[in-house]
Amino acid sequence: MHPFFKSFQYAIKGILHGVRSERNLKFHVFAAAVVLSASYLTGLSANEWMIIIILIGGMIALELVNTAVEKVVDLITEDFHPLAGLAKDLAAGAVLVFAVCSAIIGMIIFIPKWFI
Ligand SMILES: Nc1ncnc2c1ncn2[C@@H]1O[C@H](COP(=O)(O)OP(=O)(O)OP(=O)(O)O)[C@@H](O)[C@H]1O
Repeated sequence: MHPFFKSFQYAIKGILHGVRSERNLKFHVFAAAVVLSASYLTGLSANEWMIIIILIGGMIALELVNTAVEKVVDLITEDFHPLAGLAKDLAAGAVLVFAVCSAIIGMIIFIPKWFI
């Protein structure tokens, strides 16, 4: 198989493994389905759809990276180490920052359509 398609296959394997085994990723996929359904039912402009897709893709991609950081840290040490904890907390912090920004942007898009 061409190396490009092999890399693609590995990436799909990583995504499927993450979604099947990681609770947080399962939640993000569920949340994405809810947001996409709400977007469809509400009726969004092309620009709004693009923003929603960037936010959903970014959120899931960031959660995949967070999971990768957790796995690498666990591979390096299962003992308690302040740096191990810090690495996990920093990665989790990145997810939280993006999630809060996404929630605010979601409210900016949806609240005027639903309540105003
Ligand atoms: N080896 C370690 N040394 C020090 N602190 C750690 C270590 N492993 C985890 N921690 C701390 O415990 C927290 C939870 O880590 P853990 O690996 O259990 O993630 P988790 O709760 O399973 O996360 P998730 O719910 O995202 O899967 C980390 O954010 C970190 O603060």
